[in-house]
Amino acid sequence: MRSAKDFFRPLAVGAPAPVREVPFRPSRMIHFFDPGNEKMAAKVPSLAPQVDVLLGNLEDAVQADRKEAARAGLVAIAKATDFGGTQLWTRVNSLDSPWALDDLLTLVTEIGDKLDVIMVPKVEGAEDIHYVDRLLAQLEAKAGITRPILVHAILETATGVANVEEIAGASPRMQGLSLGPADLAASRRMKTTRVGGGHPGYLVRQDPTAEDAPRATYQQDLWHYTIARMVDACAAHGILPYYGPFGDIKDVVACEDQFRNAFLLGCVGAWSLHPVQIAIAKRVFSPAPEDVAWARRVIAAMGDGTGAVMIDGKMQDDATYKQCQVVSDLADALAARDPELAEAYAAAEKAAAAKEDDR
Ligand SMILES: CC(=O)SCCNC(=O)CCNC(=O)[C@H](O)C(C)(C)COP(=O)(O)OP(=O)(O)OC[C@H]1O[C@@H](n2cnc3c(N)ncnc32)[C@H](O)[C@@H]1OP(=O)(O)O
Ligand SMILES: CC(=O)C(=O)O
Ligand SMILES: [Mg+2]
Repeated sequence: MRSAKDFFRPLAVGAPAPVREVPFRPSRMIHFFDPGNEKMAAKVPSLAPQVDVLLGNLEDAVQADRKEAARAGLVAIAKATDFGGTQLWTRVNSLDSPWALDDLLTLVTEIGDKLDVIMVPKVEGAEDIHYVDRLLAQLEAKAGITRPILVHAILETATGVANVEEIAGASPRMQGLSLGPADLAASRRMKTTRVGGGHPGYLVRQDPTAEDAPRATYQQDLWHYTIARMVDACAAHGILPYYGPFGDIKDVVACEDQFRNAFLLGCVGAWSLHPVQIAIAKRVFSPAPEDVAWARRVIAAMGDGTGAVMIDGKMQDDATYKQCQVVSDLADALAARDPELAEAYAAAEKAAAAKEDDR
């Protein structure tokens, strides 16, 4: 383990200085595409302005005999496309696969200046991040990259979950974590074959009643524990948590529910696997205009943020002030990227102010 004094030292001569703080950039949806799939690749220029993050996927969902085509496709797309303010990420193959080393060597050398984040799958512990960290530093130095490429780990093995805190804090490059519910279910020997979402068998049942009436059941969230652990690990290390994929593309309602649960628990975004999921993520991971207006009302009423006041019958104090700042700061960051949202937030604030004047 590196000493705290060395934590921010570059790991190779000539590599850029590590970031001291992970920049918060809107990433409500990480949109996955297969760069070797011509139809999907053709959609990249028109998708770029619609999403916060475009991710060229090289790992699972890309057939073994298409791995090299996907890698070459990503290089070509990155070189040819102006992504504007949209981030470009990639998911490389797992570190024990025959492709991971060439993925990293090729991508950093060829398009390292365009890549914001490299997602590493099946991370089991800090040692996986340390390996990638050193290799990236060497490659950045060789390629003359001037800003460090950040690293995102997928939490998708039981060992990875057990080690989540050390993974989150393994390097200043760590940008965030995503839940990988499919591989994680397999690793844990869970008995769901779905990619994320609930399961009708995972429920609690109302107690029996004296009248022997039918007993209501309530489906529970299979992923609550892991998401909550991930959120805590991320918050403790100043990095960002994400819900991962929702595989039932046609069930847009349950997808929205799963995304919203993650948003409420602290996640900043989720993956979109299909264009239909982009709007869902945008809607869910942008705070609602009325919530933003409320947060700003509380902040204004709280002055320097100390003491206690009543607003609409609800107690506000230093802690609710901080809660409201979370919502308001997120709204500011998203509005700076999304003019429609900026307008909706301004309109809701105006309406709230007019209502208050009427009181
Ligand atoms: C557990 C995990 O690891 S999850 C992460 C890995 N998985 C992925 O990345 C999956 C990414 N998504 C996909 O491969 C596809 O969306 C699938 C296989 C799920 C569905 O694909 P299709 O059956 O082609 O869906 P559908 O017919 O509705 O597609 C409509 C159009 O959208 C395109 N499209 C579908 N998904 C995407 C995407 N992710 N990005 C861009 N375009 C897409 C299709 O090519 C099709 O284009 P066309 O109208 O020109 O023919
Ligand atoms: C996200 C992912 O890779 C998984 O669920 O396995
Ligand atoms: Mg996986």
